Amino acid sequence: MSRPFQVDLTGVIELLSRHIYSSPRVYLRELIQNGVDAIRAAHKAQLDAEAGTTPALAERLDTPRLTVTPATPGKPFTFSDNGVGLTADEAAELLATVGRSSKRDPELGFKRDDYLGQFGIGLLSCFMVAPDIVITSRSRRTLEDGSRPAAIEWVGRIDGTFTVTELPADQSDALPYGTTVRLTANHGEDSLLGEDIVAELARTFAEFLPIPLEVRGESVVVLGRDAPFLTPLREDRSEVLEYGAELIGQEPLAAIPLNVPGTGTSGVAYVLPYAPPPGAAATARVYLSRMLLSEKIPDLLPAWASFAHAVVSTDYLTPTASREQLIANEGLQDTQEGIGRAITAWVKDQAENDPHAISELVAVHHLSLRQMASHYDELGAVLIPMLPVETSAGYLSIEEYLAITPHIRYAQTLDEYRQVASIVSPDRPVVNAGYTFVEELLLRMPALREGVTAERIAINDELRNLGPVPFDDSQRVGFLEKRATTALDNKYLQVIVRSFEPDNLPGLYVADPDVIAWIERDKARETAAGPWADILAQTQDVFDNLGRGSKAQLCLNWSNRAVRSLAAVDDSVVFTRSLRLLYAQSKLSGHHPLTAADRTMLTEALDDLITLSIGVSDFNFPEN
Ligand SMILES: Nc1ncnc2c1ncn2[C@@H]1O[C@H](COP(=O)(O)OP(=O)(O)OP(=O)(O)O)[C@@H](O)[C@H]1O
Repeated sequence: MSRPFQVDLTGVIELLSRHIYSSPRVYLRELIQNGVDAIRAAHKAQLDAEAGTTPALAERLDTPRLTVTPATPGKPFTFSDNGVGLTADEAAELLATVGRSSKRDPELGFKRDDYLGQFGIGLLSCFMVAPDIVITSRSRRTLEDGSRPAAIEWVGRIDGTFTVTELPADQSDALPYGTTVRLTANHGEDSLLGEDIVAELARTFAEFLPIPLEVRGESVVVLGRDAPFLTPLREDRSEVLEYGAELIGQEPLAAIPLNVPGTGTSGVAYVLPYAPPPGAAATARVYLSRMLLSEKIPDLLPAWASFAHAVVSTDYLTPTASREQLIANEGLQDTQEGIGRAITAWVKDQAENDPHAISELVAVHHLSLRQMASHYDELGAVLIPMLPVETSAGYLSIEEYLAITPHIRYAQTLDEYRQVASIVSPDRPVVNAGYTFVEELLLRMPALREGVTAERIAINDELRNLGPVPFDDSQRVGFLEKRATTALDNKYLQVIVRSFEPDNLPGLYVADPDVIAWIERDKARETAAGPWADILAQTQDVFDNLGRGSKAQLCLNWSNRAVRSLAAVDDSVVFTRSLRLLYAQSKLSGHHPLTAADRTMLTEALDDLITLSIGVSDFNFPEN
């Protein structure tokens, strides 16, 4: 014999409060939502009755209304709607069956679009704030035999029991149509039902509800105003911008209208007046049929749109059971794409028609715009040239760079850029493409502009392009190169001498990434033992062709006074110590980290030179 599942209500409440809902505060949202649905059900019942498919209603609903009265000492919290109401049978079946909802299509089991609820668990959230739920209800329906159902009282208790009572005719007739929920908190736990919190929660959830919600505290406040973010196309946009300022704390740069009819989603994307912190997610405040779902939904805006904060109301996107997130389905993806297109079209329009607005946008949000431009081909031609990049000639827009030369040269990593930025000639500046999306955007330029080329520089080529030393000095320079290479005694390093600007830069330490990688691998191979050495030897074979045997270069600047003086030094101790200082300085100015050996060498060299310069003569320096 098959038997029904038993439900342990306390366990279910525990599950709801700890794992589904983020806070017990959601109880009011669930009550508001049930009230709105009950009013929608009354309208639907009216239409059915008018169409003759059901008996006429006992009373039609003309002025929908929701009312909440916060708890006061000795008086319970109450929430009322003047919606469809419940009969005794409906109350017994719907209110006390976990997972039973009248808002799903009975045949297909899908949520029906005209209702907010669907899961049949929302009412249970009231047990997070009160041990009993008392509901009185009077149904607007007329029964098949033409009689009017009696009003009922339903009491549900946290121990998992409930009672339904039909009220006597005189009490029944005295009740208004619709439903009232009464909650009394346990002693000392009533703050969630009191005026302060109830008023705040009601405003949060129901500020823009299409049905007025009356909050009857010490004074009476009626919520349910027009949502400014749903009327952004009006001529006077001050209200839209004012609402944006309220939301983000400062006047937004702009308000972009959003409309994705397929999922009944519309609203506004506010452009932030400040750059978002790096890595910040693009979030949206989302209303479901104008009732707040969440202040921070992460997946509605495309990832590149972190420069905007959207506020939308949606009719057809599906919330999760907690009603605090959206389900990641096709509808959400379509909406995200639709929003992406709306923002892109707006940016393109600004770029083409409003130079002042676009330059303000680029100044604040160029990092996000880079990512955006890399996503949308149609933005490339207008937006990419406006974006600023770091170059060896300072920060320039790509357009400004192209005014210097149509041949874009870029360093692929920050490391490479730092090594060469100080020595490239100003009429052939190098762009730092070490930041995300920069290389991608630069490489798109040749297709967008005739005559433009883009190439990655190689550090060694840049060195080769440095000026040779004057012919007359070539002998002295050749000697200096050999003597300095020997004095530094480092098998991974070769000293060369060139003449370059600026002349106050004594030297450059230069190493291609491949060379650095080779040096690191070779050092590891030498010091490794056992099986690790074998593994390294094998990887060495794999990488054999990458930088093998190449050396880093210390390129001394013949135009620099200290370097020329060095060439004239006879004393080998002074020569070696001074050279080591130049080596360390060159490494530091190229932003290379000093190794432990470099640091020891630097300290010793400084020490010795200071000792020498203050004239300690009876000290024997080691000859190296
Ligand atoms: N104020 C009300 N008026 C009329 N019927 C109601 C009211 N509140 C609840 N009900 C009935 O009780 C059922 C269960 O309500 P409950 O809030 O638990 O779930 P739901 O609203 O259907 O779905 P969800 O869990 O998504 O909120 C509803 O489907 C509805 O039929």
